[in-house]
This record gives sequence, C-alpha cells and structure tokens, in this order.
Amino acid sequence: MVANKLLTLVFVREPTRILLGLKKRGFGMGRWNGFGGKVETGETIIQAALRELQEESGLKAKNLQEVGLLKFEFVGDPQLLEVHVFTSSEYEGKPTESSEMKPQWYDIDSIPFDKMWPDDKWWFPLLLKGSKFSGYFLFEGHDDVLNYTLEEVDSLN
Ligand SMILES: Nc1nc2c([nH]c(=O)n2[C@H]2C[C@H](O)[C@@H](COP(=O)(O)OP(=O)(O)OP(=O)(O)O)O2)c(=O)[nH]1
Ligand SMILES: [Mg+2]
Ligand SMILES: [Mg+2]
Repeated sequence: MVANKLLTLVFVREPTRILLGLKKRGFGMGRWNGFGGKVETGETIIQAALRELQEESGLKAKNLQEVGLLKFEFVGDPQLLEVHVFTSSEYEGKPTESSEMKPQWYDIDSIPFDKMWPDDKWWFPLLLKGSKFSGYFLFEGHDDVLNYTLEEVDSLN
C-alpha cells in the first residue's frame, strides 16, 4: 500500500467566466488548469488550497467550497493522486502571473478543453452547473484515459 498523494485544485469563478492558468513548469506543463498543488506536512487540505491559490495567482479566496474529489492512477505508478477540487466566487486581489502559472479569464462557454487535462471535459460541466462530483481516472501516460468513473454526489465523504 502506498498512501495517496493529496493535491488541491481551485477555480475562481464569476457568473459568466472562470479563471484558469497556463501551467509554465512541472506536472501538466502547457495545460490550462485551476490553481493548486501538493498538500504539505502539517497543513489541512483547505489551508493548502488557499496557499497554493495565493502563491500561483495572487488571489485570496473568500468563500472556498469543496466541490469535487478526483482520483488518478497512472499505469506503472502505485501511487494514486487524490485531487480535492474547490470553487470560490468571491476573492481579493488581482490575478497576477507567477513562476508557475499565467492567469487568464475564460468565458464559461469557451473553456479550452483541447489544451487541458483530458479528463476535465467530463467533470467540468458538473463543476460549472454547481454540482458536487467524485471521479476516478486511469491514465496511460499523460494523454490517454483508459477508463474512468464519474458520479454526481450529494456530499463529499
Ligand atoms: N484539471 C486537472 N488538474 C489536475 C489533474 N491531475 C492533477 O494532478 N491536477 C492538478 C492538481 C494540482 O493542482 C496540480 C499538480 O500539482 P502541482 O504540480 O501544481 O504542485 P505544486 O504547485 O505543489 O508544484 P511545486 O510547488 O512542487 O512545483 O495539477 C487533472 O487530470 N486535471
Ligand atoms: Mg501548482
Ligand atoms: Mg506547491
């Protein structure tokens, strides 16, 4: 047994648009995504979500809500990634480019799914309509999803 690796992912949204960032380095480089990263020792998942959002976008979330739990397995890697997904509709600050992310607002009807992680096109509609969701995705490499499960849930765990 290998413990799951905990990660956060935060989407700041307004009624008609959502803030994405182009990942400039590391895991998922070149893809548009929300802001987030690894939960560090001694930190709660919510603390990590707030910290990573601020480090990567310059924004302070005011009403973070946990909306999704996504588990990822990669063929050949025993460690599962467990990504806790949040939204926030209120924030302080102005989106600012960081060493990791280049932020840009996208209209919710023109999300660049072809330049995002391939699983996002399945669960993003649930996030955009305000549902909570839970999913599992088996990847081969970083581009191919071999199979997945995804469900809307009333509450997360
Ligand atoms: N939208 C989406 N996001 C994903 C997927 N898989 C995955 O790890 N993520 C997210 C979770 C994290 O927010 C991010 C990966 O963490 P990271 O590399 O940004 O970690 P970090 O900020 O701590 O990086 P660093 O400080 O160590 O450089 O990618 C996916 O399939 N779709
Ligand atoms: Mg990150
Ligand atoms: Mg980090």
